[in-house]
This record gives sequence, C-alpha cells and structure tokens, in this order.
Amino acid sequence: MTHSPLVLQVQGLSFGYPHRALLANVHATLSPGLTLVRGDESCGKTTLLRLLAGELAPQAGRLVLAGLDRQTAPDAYRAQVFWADPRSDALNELTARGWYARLLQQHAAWDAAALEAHIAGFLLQPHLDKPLYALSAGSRRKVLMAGAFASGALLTLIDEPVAGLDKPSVAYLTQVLARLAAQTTRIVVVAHHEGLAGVPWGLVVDLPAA
Ligand SMILES: Nc1ncnc2c1ncn2[C@@H]1O[C@H](COP(=O)(O)OP(=O)(O)OP(=O)(O)O)[C@@H](O)[C@H]1O
Repeated sequence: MTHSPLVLQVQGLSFGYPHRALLANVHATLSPGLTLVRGDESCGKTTLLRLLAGELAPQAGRLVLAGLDRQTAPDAYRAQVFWADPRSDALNELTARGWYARLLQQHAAWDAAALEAHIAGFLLQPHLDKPLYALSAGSRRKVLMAGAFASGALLTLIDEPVAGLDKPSVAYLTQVLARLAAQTTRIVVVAHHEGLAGVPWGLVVDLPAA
C-alpha cells in the first residue's frame, strides 16, 4: 500500500488506434468519490477506462495513482485497480463464484460482507454457479459490478453500468453509487453517455464527440 494522497493524476494523455485518433491531451485530477466519464457513442469512453486500468499504453502522457506511476511501476499501479471489461470474453468459462474467489486473491481490500450484500441487492444468488457465458447481458453486468464494488480497489472502473439492467437493479446501483460518492478511500470511475438520476458525481470528464 502506498502512503501518497489518494488521487489519480491524468496528465496530457493521448491515444489513438491505427487510423483512429481518439484521445488528445486529456488532463484530469480524480479524487476519492465518483467520477463520470461522459460522451457520445464511440467517443472513446471504454478506451479511456482501459488506459486508466493500465491495460492499454498511452502514446503520450502520464498516469499517477496514489504516487504510483503507471509507466515506471506498472505492476504496483495495476494491483490497485479493478477493471473487468464487460465486452471481453475472457471470463466466459468462469462462474461468478469462481471469479469472486480469484478476485479475493488479487485485491488486498476485498470485502466479503460487501460482496454478500451486492449479491443480495442485485438478486444474483441463482446465477452464482453458472458460467458467465450462460448469463444474460444484464446479469453478467451485475456479476461484474458486485465484484467491482467488493474489490475495495483504490481505483475502480465501471463501464456502461446500466446496460441491460432491470429497474430494481438500476435502483440498487444508484444507492450503491450514492454511498460510494461520500467515501474517502476509493476513486470510482463510471463511463456512461449521461449522468444517472440520483447519483452525485464529484467530477464529470466530458469527452468530445468522435
Ligand atoms: N481495439 C480497437 N482497435 C481499433 N479500433 C478500436 C478498438 N477498440 C475501439 N476502437 C474504436 O475506437 C472508437 C472508440 O471506441 P470506445 O469503445 O472506446 O468508445 P465508447 O465511447 O466506449 O463507445 P460506446 O459508447 O459505443 O461504448 C470506436 O470507433 C471503436 O470502433
């Protein structure tokens, strides 16, 4: 664990895929609480989360999380991050229960009691022993979010949280995010095309249209 103040500094971040320039000179300082990454379809929200996760390398710029530089201390940086790409097939063969057991090993601040609460809140109990490929898009999203919230990671990245969610689950998600907004030990970043009613964002990072 690091003793630097909990802040994520994004300094001059630029990134493009071959033939597709996307993010140019992004600057932001993210404090504990909630940040919304907002923008239209295909403007680069998921790409920015993948950069913040340390999964993609920027073409320019720096990321420093609680004193850990993503470039010079990549493993230490990534150890403080929760990121599970909802579009990835990487977890398909795992059950939620199996994946949570893996996360427990990876995240020092894993909160088993919080996981139980999120499983109940998202009504996930019937799905815990099914492989993720067998779940609906919404249930899969809920499995990922329960893991994200229970991880206790200093930086938690959540992509498109309401995609495929039923109304009661959106209401539960809203409650959880509102609680996280007030805590001082985690930075939670959510990518979505607009704000969510009832969620008090501490910071909104608007990405320009593609
Ligand atoms: N691996 C990749 N290689 C090439 N282009 C990519 C890759 N991943 C994404 N893109 C392109 O980059 C652009 C931004 O994608 P990204 O998924 O980051 O946007 P987004 O804002 O999250 O989109 P959405 O709102 O549709 O989820 C899109 O045009 C997409 O097709």
